[in-house]
Amino acid sequence: MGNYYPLMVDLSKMKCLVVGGGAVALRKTLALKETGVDITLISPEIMAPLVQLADAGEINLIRRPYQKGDLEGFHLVYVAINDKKVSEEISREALDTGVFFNIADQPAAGNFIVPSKIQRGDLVLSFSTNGKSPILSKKIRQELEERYGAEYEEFLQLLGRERVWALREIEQIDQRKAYFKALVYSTLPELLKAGKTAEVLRQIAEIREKTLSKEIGGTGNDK
Ligand SMILES: C[C@@]1(CC(=O)O)c2cc3[nH]c(cc4nc(cc5[nH]c(cc(n2)[C@H]1CCC(=O)O)[C@@](C)(CC(=O)O)[C@@H]5CCC(=O)O)C(CC(=O)O)=C4CCC(=O)O)c(CCC(=O)O)c3CC(=O)O
Ligand SMILES: NC(=O)C1=CN([C@@H]2O[C@H](COP(=O)(O)OP(=O)(O)OC[C@H]3O[C@@H](n4cnc5c(N)ncnc54)[C@H](O)[C@@H]3O)[C@@H](O)[C@H]2O)C=CC1
Repeated sequence: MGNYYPLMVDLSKMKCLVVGGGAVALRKTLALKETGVDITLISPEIMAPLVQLADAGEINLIRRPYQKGDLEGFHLVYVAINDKKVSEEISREALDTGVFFNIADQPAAGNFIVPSKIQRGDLVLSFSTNGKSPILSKKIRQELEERYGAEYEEFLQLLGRERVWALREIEQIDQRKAYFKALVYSTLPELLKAGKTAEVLRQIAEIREKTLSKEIGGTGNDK
C-alpha cells in the first residue's frame, strides 16, 4: 500500500457519508461521532445500534442501497459493504469527485485508511501497520493503553499549565527548558495515577526550586 501521510483533521464542520450498515460501518461511525462531524449513513440493512443513533438524532439514515450521485456534498466517505462490485463503482466515482474515501474491503482502492488511536485528553497516540496487520495495531494499542494510562490526561493538563506559567515567569530560555524537561521526566504520572495530590504539588514545587536555583550553561539545544 501507499506511503500514507498522517493528519489531524478537524471534522466538526464537515459532512461525512457512511455506506453500509454492518459491524464495520458501526465501528467507523462510533469513532467518527466523537469528532462532531455530520454523519449520513446509506444502507438497505442497518444494525440496531445504528438505528438507535438515528432515533436519537445523532446520525441521518437513508435506508436503501447506494445510488450514483450520493457522494455529492460530502467531504469524507467510508464504504463498508459486502458487495465488491458496488465498492468498485463507488471508488471510481469518488476518484472523479476528488473526495477523501475509505474502502473497508479494498483499502488500497481508497485514498485513506484509518489508524489505531488512543486519546488521553490532548494526548493522541495514533499508529498504523499500513493495512498489513490490523490485529498487530490492536495489540500495540492495548500495550500502549497500559503504558500511557488515564493519568496522562491530567499530566498533560498539568504540563500545559506549568508551561504557561514558565513562559511568563522564567526569563532564561535554558532554565525554562530545564524546567519542562524535569517535569516530563519526573515521577508525576505515577503520583497522579496513585491519586497523591499533595505529593504532586510538593514535587512541582521541588522541581521549580531546583531548576530555578541552578545556573544553566550551554546552548540549551542538547536533548
Ligand atoms: C487497511 C485498513 C483500512 C481501514 O479500514 O481503514 C483495514 C483493513 C481491514 N481490516 C480488516 C479486519 C480487521 N480490522 C480490525 C480492526 C481495525 N482495523 C482498523 C483499520 C484498518 N483496517 C486499516 C489498516 C490499519 C492498520 O494497518 O493498522 C482499525 C485500526 C481502525 C478501525 O477500523 O476502526 C481497527 C483496530 C482498532 C484497534 O483495536 O485499535 C480487526 C480486529 C478486530 O476486529 O478485532 C480485524 C479482524 C482481523 C483481521 O482480519 O486482521 C480487514 C479484513 C476483512 C476480511 O477478513 O475480509 C481489512 C481489509 C483488508 O485487509 O483488505
Ligand atoms: N476495514 C476494516 O476494518 C474491516 C473490513 N472488513 C470488510 O468490510 C466489509 C463490511 O464488513 P461488515 O460490516 O462486517 O459486513 P456486514 O455483512 O455486517 O454488512 C454489510 C452491510 O453492507 C450493506 N450493503 C450491501 N450492499 C450495499 C449497497 N449497495 N449500498 C449500501 N449498503 C450496502 C448491507 O446492508 C449491510 O448493512 C466486508 O467486505 C469485510 O471484508 C471487515 C472487517 C474489518
